[in-house]
Amino acid sequence: MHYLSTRGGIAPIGFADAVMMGLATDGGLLVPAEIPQLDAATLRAWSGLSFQDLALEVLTPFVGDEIPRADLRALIDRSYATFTHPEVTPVIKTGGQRILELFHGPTAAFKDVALQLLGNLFAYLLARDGSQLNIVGATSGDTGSAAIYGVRGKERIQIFILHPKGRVSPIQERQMTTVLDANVHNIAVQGTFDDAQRVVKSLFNDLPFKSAYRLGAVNSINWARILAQTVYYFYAWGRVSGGDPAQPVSFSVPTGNFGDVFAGYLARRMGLPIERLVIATNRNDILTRFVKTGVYAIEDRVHQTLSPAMDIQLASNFERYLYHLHDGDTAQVRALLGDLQDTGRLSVDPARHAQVQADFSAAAVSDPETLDQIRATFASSGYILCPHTAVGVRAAQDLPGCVCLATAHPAKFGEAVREAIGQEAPPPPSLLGLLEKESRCVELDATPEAIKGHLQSVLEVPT
Ligand SMILES: N[C@@H](CCOP(=O)(O)O)C(=O)O
Repeated sequence: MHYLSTRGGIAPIGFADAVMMGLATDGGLLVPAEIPQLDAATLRAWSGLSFQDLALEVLTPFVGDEIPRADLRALIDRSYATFTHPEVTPVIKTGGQRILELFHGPTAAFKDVALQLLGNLFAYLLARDGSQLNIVGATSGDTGSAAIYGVRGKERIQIFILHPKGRVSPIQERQMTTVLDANVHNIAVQGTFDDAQRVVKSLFNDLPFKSAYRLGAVNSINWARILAQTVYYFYAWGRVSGGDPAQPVSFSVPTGNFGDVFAGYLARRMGLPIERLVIATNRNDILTRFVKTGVYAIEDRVHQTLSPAMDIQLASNFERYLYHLHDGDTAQVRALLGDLQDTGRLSVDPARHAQVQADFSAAAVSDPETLDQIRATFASSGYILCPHTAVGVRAAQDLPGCVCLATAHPAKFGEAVREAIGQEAPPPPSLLGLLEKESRCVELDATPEAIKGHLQSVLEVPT
């Protein structure tokens, strides 16, 4: 399998190089040259597999022969041994809803599914090549700690995570800053997640700096993140449909950076029978507006909501979708991104807008509706939703049988849950005692200069 850039400016590369490159060197996102196609017999056979067996099958065509099958299997086994549920990502039925629980990993959020694997993959590839990696990532709350837990203490890796100061939940903040391993560096920046993500991308786009400091990506700009997240769509479909390819399933996906829902789109493009794929946003509704109007228009600011991990305007994986929507026409992708850069908006033609509406449904859910959904689900079933999951459940209220992705454990968002139901969710052991632990974090401006200066002061001067 080869990988190309959405902007058409790189020669094809293999899987290992794609994982290490993160953002393509022309500023685009890496995409596979072709999407593997599955037939009904394969879907049927995969539907009964364990999560780990399924991950091996889903990943194999994308990895190609770059990692021996036995090694890939060992990486997968090591990555999911850290999950506390034997099924890794179980689907449960509660109050008439189906919930795909993605929060049984070390940091109690769906990001663990991909970042446990990516951490091990980085370590494997670096050991094989005898090289080093300095990860720089941005987080609106969940990616940061999952990435840190994916690589903490690992040789050959340093990790720098930028989070917007005061805009993540107290537990999310402590999950990151209480990890005191020497290779972990937390940075609180003044500004929003979009500001932090902009700085990270600007560091990656400074190619001499990226190469001299061997920068790597853990955000969903890294193709391996998308790929690993695709697995649970297959898993959930198998559990819900009983493996009958004539039984499509709908999914509702709380999303900010468009990575998780893009993974679902990829699964459908591979042949997974997905009926509706619902983009569930909070008040930061640029993606919902795009699905409804065909216009992707940036608002004047990012709103702070009860679902902070989705407080994002510029969804980085949107570019991957634009690429597929325009059948891989990289000139068109570049032209649209130019419009966005120059005017703060881009629009697709009516035929493509019709395709968008065939690919996705979308709904924006307000904070009062989020609280109301947490309350209603608790009242009817005793099940506690995290605010992000509540956004997804609310967005799917007219889709009976829809699988709603539970993106995080409700105990990560104590205040919102208490406001809704008057009590907090019992925390899993991994979240206990965080507020009392020693923590470490530096505060910096959200500028490329400030972050570069910090990296240079921590890392050895490259020779
Ligand atoms: N919601 C994310 C934002 C970063 O998204 P990613 O999927 O690109 O890592 C978070 O919780 O940090």
